Amino acid sequence: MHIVPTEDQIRRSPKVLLHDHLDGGVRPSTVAELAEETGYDALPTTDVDGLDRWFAGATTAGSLEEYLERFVHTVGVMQTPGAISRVAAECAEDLAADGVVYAEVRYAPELSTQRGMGLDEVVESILDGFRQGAARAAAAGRRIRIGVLLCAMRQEPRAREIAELAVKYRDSGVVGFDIAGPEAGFPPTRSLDAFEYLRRENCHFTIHAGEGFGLPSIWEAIQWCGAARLGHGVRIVDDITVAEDGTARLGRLASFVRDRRIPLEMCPRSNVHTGTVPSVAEHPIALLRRLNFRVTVNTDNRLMSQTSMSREFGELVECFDYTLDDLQWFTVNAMKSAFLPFDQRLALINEVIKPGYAALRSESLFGTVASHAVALA
Ligand SMILES: O=c1[nH]cnc2c1ncn2[C@@H]1O[C@H](CO)[C@@H](O)[C@H]1O
Ligand SMILES: [Zn+2]
Repeated sequence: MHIVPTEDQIRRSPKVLLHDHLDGGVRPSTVAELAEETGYDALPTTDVDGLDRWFAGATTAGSLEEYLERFVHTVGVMQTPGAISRVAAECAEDLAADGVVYAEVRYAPELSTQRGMGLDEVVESILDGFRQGAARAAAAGRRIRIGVLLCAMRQEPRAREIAELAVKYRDSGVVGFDIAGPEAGFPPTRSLDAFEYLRRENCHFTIHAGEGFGLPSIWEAIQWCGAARLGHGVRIVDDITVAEDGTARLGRLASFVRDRRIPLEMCPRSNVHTGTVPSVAEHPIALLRRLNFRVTVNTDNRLMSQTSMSREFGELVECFDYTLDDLQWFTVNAMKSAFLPFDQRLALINEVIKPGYAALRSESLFGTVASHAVALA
């Protein structure tokens, strides 16, 4: 049924988020308060609105490298267990308030060792914060299931160590592994030993690829490293040619990605801010969705990209006339692609996502009937 969702329906729809950075979604007020509490004195300003504007400067960065410069101060205040737990708890609460029912949030623990915290302590603080945040959200009537993806920074030599950390905590809330940071000059195979180790350990991982660099990065991520999903993967369109009549021809790599149902963790607004695509209206997500790639919609960095799942969905609806059915399709795609046991993914799809969308659809249906009745009266 062709139902164009309202803003309010988008906010209330059950959403699934696979790609969101913990240090990319800190509340500006929390950055200010944690700086004060932890004695971090390098902030550009202590005024909350000023800080928000400073982080939002990332929206005009134009390159991945410049965009990443804005993380220095969120990371700067995430250097104590208490600070990390607070950021994680608020993350869970904010996502739940936006209608996210399942999230995998990522962070690079090596970034929080500036003041001597150990990697284990960083991971335990995140897990502790997520437990607190999810409990507070549930008490407010908003249930969220939230897990952690551990990132290694691709320009650093610690991928194997972080991969071992992911395996160590996999039964305690860590759902997988990723590499993040600048992509050009730091190909996935640079961390090949970490990925080979993870495969031997039957551990899930995704790889940021096809954002700041093109097809060779995607090819290495999948065919050398064995990534189960692609972070962004947006430049897979370089392997697709579209004729004037709209027919598309897929190259071998694009075919492989589509036919193997490799999930694309797409983050439309972030891609505009890093200069990967010119605008959301021109984002390849529309083509990839039409060609039935396994597309998912994500936020990447809610603070730096001034976004939320509702905002991403809202802009896609505006640009591409997506309906509730389309939003459900993206959401089910994401849930199918989660690093969670299969039976639990299925249960979330059948018991939370589909009933949630059915309720929104029936709401629109009765709304339509009611407004007709009013028109007839
Ligand atoms: O879109 C992205 N591409 C690559 N790296 C990113 C992106 N967004 C954030 N980070 C990097 O991941 C680290 C851990 O969360 C962040 O500190 C940032 O440097
Ligand atoms: Zn990312």
